[in-house]
Amino acid sequence: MSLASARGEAALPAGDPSSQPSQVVLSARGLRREFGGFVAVNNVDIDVEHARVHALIGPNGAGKTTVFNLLTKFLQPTSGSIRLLDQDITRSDPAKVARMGLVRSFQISAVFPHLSVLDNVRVALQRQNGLATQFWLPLRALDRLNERALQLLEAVGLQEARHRAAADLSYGRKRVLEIATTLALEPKVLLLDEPMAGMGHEDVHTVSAIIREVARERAVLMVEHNLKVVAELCDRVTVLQRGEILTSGDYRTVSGDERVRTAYMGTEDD
Ligand SMILES: Nc1ncnc2c1ncn2[C@@H]1O[C@H](COP(=O)(O)OP(=O)(O)OP(=O)(O)O)[C@@H](O)[C@H]1O
Repeated sequence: MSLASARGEAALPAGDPSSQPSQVVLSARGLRREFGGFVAVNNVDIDVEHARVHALIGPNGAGKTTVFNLLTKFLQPTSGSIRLLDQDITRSDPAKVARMGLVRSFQISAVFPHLSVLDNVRVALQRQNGLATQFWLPLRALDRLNERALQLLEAVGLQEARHRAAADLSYGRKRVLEIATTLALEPKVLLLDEPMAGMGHEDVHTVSAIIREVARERAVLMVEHNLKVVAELCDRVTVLQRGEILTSGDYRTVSGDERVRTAYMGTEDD
């Protein structure tokens, strides 16, 4: 698909976020990461805003995963700084930033296949509530977890499948379940690594709608190769090339940039 045609007949994102004041919740300045002598990410500035969906795109090897790893503190930057919710997290560890509300959903589905859909969400909620190590719980505490688990399943359209083993779900619905378990952690900033990878059209549509919905109450930053999804879903797009930011802006602006078209030549069918 070409960058220019990706938006197609797409409607504006729900709730037209351009009408809301912007609030930066995660930002990086001058981010750089070297591996040996190789500079994988250089001079990256990024601002991720509350209630917006922000896409990080770029050709293979552009540095998207490295930026994700830096923001989530799985990698330490060689230089530069990162702020989350007005706190400097440049030297924090992943567990600390996760507790602060920066939650990452991995590219590979991370659900427990033999547990039911409902139990997968309950386990995530138990962790979030610090109940995981208690071998017994008052019934009322369990009821509260059940209630919240059902709310989350309803939010992602999986309530009917709640008693099925996660292993029996389609690939797309497993990814949806994974998003539900991620939401159980009450993220303020949600980082999604190629949430649509390997999905059919119908699942892409479902997951797009879920992401749009969850972004009403939090910031979402996603790596995404599907440009049609980026065009329809994302309020802001940052384009990386060879570790550096080529440009950043709304889809229309970015897709009209000749340098972006050149960067994508030969990879537009990704
Ligand atoms: N641990 C590492 N050691 C050495 N080089 C690395 C390491 N991690 C990433 N790189 C290099 O850094 C560059 C950026 O890689 P990265 O995985 O961040 O790109 P990407 O944009 O996510 O690519 P893709 O779209 O293919 O996943 C690549 O040249 C890669 O080979």
